Amino acid sequence: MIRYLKRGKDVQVRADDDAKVRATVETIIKDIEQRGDEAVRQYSRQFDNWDPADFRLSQAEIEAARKSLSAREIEDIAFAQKQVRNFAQIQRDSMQDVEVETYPGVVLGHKHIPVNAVGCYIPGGKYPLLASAHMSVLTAKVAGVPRIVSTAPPYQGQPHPAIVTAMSMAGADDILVLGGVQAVVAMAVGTPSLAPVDMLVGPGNMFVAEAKRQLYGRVGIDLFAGPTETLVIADDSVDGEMCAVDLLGQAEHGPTSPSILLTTSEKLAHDTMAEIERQLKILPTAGIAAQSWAAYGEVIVCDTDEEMLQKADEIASEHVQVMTRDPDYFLANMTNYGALFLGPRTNVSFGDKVIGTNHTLPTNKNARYTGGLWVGKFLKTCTYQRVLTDEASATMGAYCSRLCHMENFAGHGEQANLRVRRYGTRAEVPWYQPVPFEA
Ligand SMILES: NC(=O)c1ccc[n+]([C@@H]2O[C@H](COP(=O)([O-])OP(=O)(O)OC[C@H]3O[C@@H](n4cnc5c(N)ncnc54)[C@H](O)[C@@H]3O)[C@@H](O)[C@H]2O)c1
Ligand SMILES: [Zn+2]
Repeated sequence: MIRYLKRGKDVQVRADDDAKVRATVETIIKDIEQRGDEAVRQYSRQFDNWDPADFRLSQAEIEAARKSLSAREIEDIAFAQKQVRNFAQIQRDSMQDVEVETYPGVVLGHKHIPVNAVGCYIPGGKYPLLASAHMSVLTAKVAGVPRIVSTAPPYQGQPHPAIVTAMSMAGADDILVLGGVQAVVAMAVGTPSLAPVDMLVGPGNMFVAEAKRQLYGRVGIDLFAGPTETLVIADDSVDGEMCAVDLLGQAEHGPTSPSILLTTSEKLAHDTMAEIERQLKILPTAGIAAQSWAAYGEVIVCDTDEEMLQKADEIASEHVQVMTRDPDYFLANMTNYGALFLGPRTNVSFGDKVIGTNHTLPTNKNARYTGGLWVGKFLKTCTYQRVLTDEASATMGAYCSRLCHMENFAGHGEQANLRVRRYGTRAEVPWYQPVPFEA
C-alpha cells in the first residue's frame, strides 16, 4: 500500500502556474519578433538590469575573465570538462554509420550529420551554473557542431568569470551575456550582429524552458529541461541524514523544484523529515530550499521495492537516486527517469558537476519519452539510398507502382512506372500495368 506522509502542491495549482508562464513567454516572444533588438534590450534591463553596449564579449573580455580565476579553479573546471568530454566521446563512438545491401541490388544507409549552428543557454539567475557550459558547449563540440553560440545572464550585475571561462575552455565560438527568454529568442531569430542558430539547447528556469518549447519547430531544441527535480528511493540500509542532504541538495535549485523521498521504511521517512527541518536551520541556501520543500516536497511510504518501482515510473523524475540493498533491481526495471544514481557512494551533485554524465535532463514527466542531452542530440541521423542494378530498379518500381495505385497517387506511380519502362523488361515484370502515361 502506498501512503503519503507529505504531499506537494496539487496538480490544478501547478497547471495554473504553468499557464501563467506560458502567457508571459508568448507575450515576450511576440514583442521581440516585432521590435527586434530594442525589445531584447528592454527585457534585459527589466529582468536583469543589464544594458551593455554589446551583449557579445570581446576576446579581451574573455581573456580577462580567465585571468581573474585562480590556477586551482581553472584546473577544477578542466577536470570536470575532461570527464564530460571523455564520456561524450565514448557515446559518439558508439553511434555507427550504416550502409547495407538490404535487398539484392538495393543499398540503404544512414549517416550522422552535426547540426550547423547551436545556441547554448547556461543558467545564471540564482547561481552561476558554469557546469552547464561543459554539458552543452563541450558536448556540441564533441558532436562536431561547426558554430556554437553560448549565453548566460549577468550574475550580480557582471559577466560571471567562471562561466565565461568554462564556455571558452569548452570551445564556444561566440559568448554572450544575456539571460532568460530574451537570450533564447535572440539566438533563435538572430540579432544585427549575430546570425541565427539552428537549434537551442541547455537547461533553465521555467521561463527559459517554456521559451524553448514555444520556439520549437522554428528551431530545434534538445528537450524540455526546466526546474530541477529529484527523487530519492531508499530503504533502511541508509539513514535520514543522507536522504535529507540529498533531497535539500537539489531543492536549493529553485522554489519550484520538487524533491521526493520514496521509501519502504516508515522510520527512515520520519527521520528524514526531522533531519530536513534541522538542516534547513543551517543550510546557507535554506531560503530557497525551504520554499521548494514546503510547496513541492513529498514523502511516500511503500511496502515493497515493486511498489516503489511502479510509483517511481509514474513520477518520471529528472534525477533518481537509488539507495537500497539492491539498486540494480531499479536499473534493470525502471523505464522513466532522466538519470539514475545507483548506491550511496554517488549522488546527483556528482552528476551535476563532475562525474561525466550530462546534467541537462528531462523534467515535468518528459522522461516518459526522452533521455537527457547527449552527443546524439546534436547529430541528425540522415538516410540515403542507391539502387545498383536494372533488375532491382524494375522490381521496386513494379511494387511501388501498385502501392501508389492503392493510394490514388498517379504522379508517384509514374515515377515508379518510368523506372520499370527504362530499366525493366516486360517479360520480367508481367504484373506491370502501365496506366496513364504509356506511349
Ligand atoms: N533540467 C535540467 O537539466 C536542469 C539543469 C540545471 C539547472 N536547471 C534549472 O535551471 C534553472 C536556473 O534558473 P535561474 O532562474 O537560476 O536562472 P536562468 O538563467 O534559467 O533564468 C534567469 C533569467 O530568467 C528571467 N526571468 C526571471 N524572472 C522572470 C519573469 N518574471 N518573467 C520573465 N523572465 C524572467 C531573467 O531574464 C533571467 O535572466 C533552475 O530552475 C534549475 O533547476 C535544470
Ligand atoms: Zn542539481
